[in-house]
Amino acid sequence: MSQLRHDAEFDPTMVTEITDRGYTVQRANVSRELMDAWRSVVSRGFLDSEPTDEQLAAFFDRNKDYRLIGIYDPQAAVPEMPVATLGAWGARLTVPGGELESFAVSAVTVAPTHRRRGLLRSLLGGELRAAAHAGFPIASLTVSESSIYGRFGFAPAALAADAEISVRQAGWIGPEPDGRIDFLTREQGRAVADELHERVRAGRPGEVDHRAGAWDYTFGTMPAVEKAGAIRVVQYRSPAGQVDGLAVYTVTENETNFPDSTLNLQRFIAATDDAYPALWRFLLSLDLIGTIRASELSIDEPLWWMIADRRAARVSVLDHHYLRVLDVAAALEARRYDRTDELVLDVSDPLGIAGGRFHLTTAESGAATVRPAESSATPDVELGIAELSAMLLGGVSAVTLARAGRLRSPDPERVARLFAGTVTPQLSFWY
Ligand SMILES: CC(=O)SCCNC(=O)CCNC(=O)[C@H](O)C(C)(C)COP(=O)(O)OP(=O)(O)OC[C@H]1O[C@@H](n2cnc3c(N)ncnc32)[C@H](O)[C@@H]1OP(=O)(O)O
Repeated sequence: MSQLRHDAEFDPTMVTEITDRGYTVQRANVSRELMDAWRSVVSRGFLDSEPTDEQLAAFFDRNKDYRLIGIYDPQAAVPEMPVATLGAWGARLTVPGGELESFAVSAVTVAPTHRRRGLLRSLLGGELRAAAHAGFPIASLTVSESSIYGRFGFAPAALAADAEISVRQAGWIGPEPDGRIDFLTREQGRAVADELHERVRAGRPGEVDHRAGAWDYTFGTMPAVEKAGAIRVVQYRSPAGQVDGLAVYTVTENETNFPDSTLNLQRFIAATDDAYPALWRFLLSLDLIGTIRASELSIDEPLWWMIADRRAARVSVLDHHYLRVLDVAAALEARRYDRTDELVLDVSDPLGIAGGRFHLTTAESGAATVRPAESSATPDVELGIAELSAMLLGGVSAVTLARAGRLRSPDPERVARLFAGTVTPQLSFWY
């Protein structure tokens, strides 16, 4: 994985906009003191309590190489605490039949004392231009609020399902594979998780690779994780002895009615069609568990076809993985298509980064080539960069976007057929 190095240049327009207001902007990962202050401000921005010394040390160890930016107000009572933060790194994003290097963004906060003065607009606008300049074809993030990022050209490309499953009502009618389930220590789980996740990620549009240090939060394998001892890990091993799946969960006891306790599924990674039902069947058979709560599932889970009573699962759908194309040709050429066609796309971009008129040609092999379209060419589809980003993984149909008034085309069915995918996009975690 290549990363946008933390010493990459800032966007000059961003620096001017920020300094004209009397603030400064700089990387926080230049000293332990600045990193600690940056991390504390991010905690406050996300309504968490002050990090402990142990948590600050763990953060420092794991994030020195990422791009952590702070905007500083010299007039503030504690000037070393940033008034705005943003963190970014290079992530590998799966698209249908391929992958792209994404400028992954997280930890975006503006202090309540400085909100709605345009700091986010300057910082994110500048970082997206810097990322495009550095060669990233796309940016991605998961959101605290749906209403923030559309204006920057982001749109949800992979949705997520939250489910509450009534265990005794569900009834298992799915496969019952051979192979075995065993408990692991958290350290053992941590050791196999990344390889399993990468096997899954390769075939699932919308997934990104996991930042190495982030697994320690999942498994509680560093001292700073609260209630790490509550985390349980099981693996599925095939009859041939290969580890093909992992489930990570905690349990909330029902103290007045033990058999009605709740299992909170933290991560579910099944790399084969045997591991998947084997692990779900195990979870649905646990004594004393009345309810399973799970989130970041696919909106198209095979599980719904493996339980006798569909209404045992109450499912709600959320926008989850937001994408923002920064280079139209590179993004469209990275994925594969199931049909041959030629389209002229007219793409508008509110930030002026990636718009233009493009000629997309797809070949029998599934590969695409994109070149600038003649200015006289009539567009087959006119859309914004957000709508193109939403369609890239095949998660939303051009017909739906046309009916919503979000794109214009004389033949949206044709556009929809070209962009359709066979695997429902999913991102199985937050970042
Ligand atoms: C990837 C992630 O990290 S997601 C996490 C986002 N962060 C949070 O939720 C933490 C709490 N919130 C905050 O820190 C801040 O309110 C932020 C970062 C969301 C916004 O920062 P601000 O500096 O206030 O935004 P800024 O003034 O630049 O506003 C830019 C535009 O976004 C709009 N906007 C800002 N915040 C919101 C919001 N929460 N909901 C809807 N619109 C918003 C503004 O109205 C403005 O619109 P306009 O340009 O059309 O007039």
